Amino acid sequence: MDDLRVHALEGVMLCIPEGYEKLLKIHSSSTEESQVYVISPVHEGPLCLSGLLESAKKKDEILWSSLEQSQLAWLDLSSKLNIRDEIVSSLIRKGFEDMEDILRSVWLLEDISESTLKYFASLTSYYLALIASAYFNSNGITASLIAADKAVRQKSFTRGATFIYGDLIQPKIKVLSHEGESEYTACLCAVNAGGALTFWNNRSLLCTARKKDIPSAKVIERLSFAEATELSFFGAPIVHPHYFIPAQSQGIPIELKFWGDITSKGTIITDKKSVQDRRFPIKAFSVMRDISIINIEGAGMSGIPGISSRLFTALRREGISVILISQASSEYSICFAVPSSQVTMAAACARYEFESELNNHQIGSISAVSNMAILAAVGDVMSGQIGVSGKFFSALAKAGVNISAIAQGSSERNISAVIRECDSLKALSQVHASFFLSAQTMSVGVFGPGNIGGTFLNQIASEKERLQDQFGLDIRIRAIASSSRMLLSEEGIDLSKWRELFEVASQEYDLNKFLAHVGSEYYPHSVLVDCTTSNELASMYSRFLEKFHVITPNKKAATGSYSYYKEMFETCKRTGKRFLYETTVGAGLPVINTLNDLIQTGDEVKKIEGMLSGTLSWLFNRYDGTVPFSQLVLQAKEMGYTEPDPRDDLSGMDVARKTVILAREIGLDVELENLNITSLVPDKLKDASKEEFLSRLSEMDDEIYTKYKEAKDRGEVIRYVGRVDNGKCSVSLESFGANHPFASASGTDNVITFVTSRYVESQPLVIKGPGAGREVTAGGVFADLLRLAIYIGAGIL
Ligand SMILES: NC(=O)C1=CN([C@@H]2O[C@H](COP(=O)(O)OP(=O)(O)OC[C@H]3O[C@@H](n4cnc5c(N)ncnc54)[C@H](O)[C@@H]3O)[C@@H](O)[C@H]2O)C=CC1
Ligand SMILES: N[C@@H](CC=O)C(=O)O
Repeated sequence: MDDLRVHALEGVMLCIPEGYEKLLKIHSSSTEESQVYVISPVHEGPLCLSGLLESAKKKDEILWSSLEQSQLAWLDLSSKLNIRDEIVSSLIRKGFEDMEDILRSVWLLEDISESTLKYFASLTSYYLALIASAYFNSNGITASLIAADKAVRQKSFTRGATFIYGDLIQPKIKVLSHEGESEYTACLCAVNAGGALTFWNNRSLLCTARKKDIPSAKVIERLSFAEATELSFFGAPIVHPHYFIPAQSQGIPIELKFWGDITSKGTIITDKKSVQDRRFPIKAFSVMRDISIINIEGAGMSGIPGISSRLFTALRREGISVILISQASSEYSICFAVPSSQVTMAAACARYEFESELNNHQIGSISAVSNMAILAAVGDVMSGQIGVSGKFFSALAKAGVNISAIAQGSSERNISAVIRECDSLKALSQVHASFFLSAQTMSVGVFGPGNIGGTFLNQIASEKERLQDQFGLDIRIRAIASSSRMLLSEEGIDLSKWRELFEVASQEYDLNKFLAHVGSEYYPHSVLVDCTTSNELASMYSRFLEKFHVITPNKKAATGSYSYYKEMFETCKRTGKRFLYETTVGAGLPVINTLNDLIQTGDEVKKIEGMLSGTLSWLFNRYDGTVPFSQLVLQAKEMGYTEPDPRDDLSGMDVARKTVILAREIGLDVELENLNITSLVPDKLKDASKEEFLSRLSEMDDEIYTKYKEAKDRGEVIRYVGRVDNGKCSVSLESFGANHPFASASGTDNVITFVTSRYVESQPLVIKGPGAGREVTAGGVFADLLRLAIYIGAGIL
């Protein structure tokens, strides 16, 4: 075995001088003493000879000049390789003389016989072998030529190189293409003489998915014959199984290699069932496009023997190739897939076959749907492993891909789903990532690169690579928009310089363009991160959630009308998209998730009470009358604690919004307008522009000082508190004595207490920590993004 390797080559590989140089390299790097090269004929290009026959048959005068050009092309190939052996050129000339005689008779008879066609084809294989052996000899490698019919009977081959040419041996059942012409002969040679096999193809290496679709797809190292059979059917670069049966039956391993990259390690096909790591049960995914499905439905089919047999016999009679069949166990419907080129014929054939059943309504309808694709998962290790199909289908659901039909062989080696062709790319990339064969990719668009949005982008920039390496999560920020400009990038914005890029390469903001870009079909998961305070964007979330996941620290949507709030969640339920808004209350603190955990585990929330404003907390912690309150407000704004318009904080509106969000979280139907809010903003500044308000801030100083002084004189501190108690919401400015937990809050602390059936009044659940600020809030938004990644299947442990 170790002394012989038989290579199957496509003739086209040797039609240019570089092909011979490659072959020499392959030969020199092989370890076996004898290398046998089976060369298939040339079927296209200037060296192809069958066109001459066509011209002769048509009595086209161009034949004679083409014949001359063809001869020159062959001689030219040989001379470009510096082959000085006169015998080569004289054999080529001799072949052309013989051909001329045959062409003259074709001219007269206006007919081309099968054997003439074969002869012309095999002559190309002979010429290539002749040139190759001369080239090898001139490079000091002993090389010889053997015709295929003789070679398959040889028990051994001489050392060095042997080139097999001519009328190559074909399996009894032939596939309608030129594929596999040299492979079958190569198998026979290897079986007879006991050698290893290498099949060279001109298409690609065999990867976990087609590289063009999934650039990060990896080369498959090993494959069983059964897996190879499944994959070849789905268009992978493997010949039809008929062509490797001799090797399979003798257990001879086949190495699959790519001619375009001869040094890359290829794939080994062996007779051993794959025993790969059970964490990776799928070997490869494949997509077959341009498919149509035909559905036959009718109550009258149920329990009637012979329906399927009649259908498939009729289809076979018409030469229609059925790619997939799926039948409900009720026998109420049969669905099958065919190439779209055959759908009209297939539907007509089925209607003809069941004409009487259609007329007497035993069959209700025979309908066809085109523009479909088949997505197949292949792997021996799937067999008997619980949850593989579940994962496959739930991955498709999470990517929003509808499945029209399903087929799984009882060997459990292949699961196939019929899906819309326009979904095929995102479906493939989702399942490929879900089975950890590539990174789980998210297409992300960010609105509002301000305090929070900008910090979020910086945080992603610093963790992106680690997340990709550690968890296979590929976060692509593909769009950033401010209110007037937007920056789009196909592959993902280089976040190390997003600010500069936004400066120099952004374009005018166009929401529809932004959405179309982020929601591009290729990406299975598109996410919008809204870091603005925009009402307009918030009012569109329900629409966004049809197609995008939405993550936001913006409180406007969750505090809009209760009916809109419900509508968003209804949309999520229907579309499988997620709306994540943890940072709308308590910034980066785990408030909403904690509350949800309580509710989902059956606890009853009786009261929520909290200092919910980081800004007000900080202001009242800092204020002691020495520095004017207005100055502290400007500092809070500078530090990124306040809302874009600090009146939202000072008016109590921000606390009111958070209170409403918490109340709705526990199921209360409350509206923001119904809350009584105590505002710190003087009436005269309520309606001023933001700029004017900021310039007149000092006008609120006296009133604040009075409030502060009154509280201080009582030995108390001022706090702004939101409450949900007994089904009612309220917000108020209050003062608390030194022993109250609210009094001990420092900095931007939020303090939120939950009284529940489990956490009683005397010992409530308390969450405390910074409730405002760029880093903590952006971190919370980032955490929501990772929660979403886990939901869609990223392997974050
Ligand atoms: N600052 C904090 O500590 C916290 C803030 N939040 C929320 O985060 C959000 C952002 O706050 P900041 O970053 O402080 O505000 P910011 O004013 O610094 O940034 C907002 C950004 O949004 C942009 N923008 C406004 N309208 C837009 C639109 N229609 N389309 C695209 N971009 C638009 C602005 O140009 C600006 O770049 C607010 O909703 C706020 O309530 C939530 C929790 C804590
Ligand atoms: N401005 C807000 C920010 C968080 O929501 C606050 O101060 O709490």
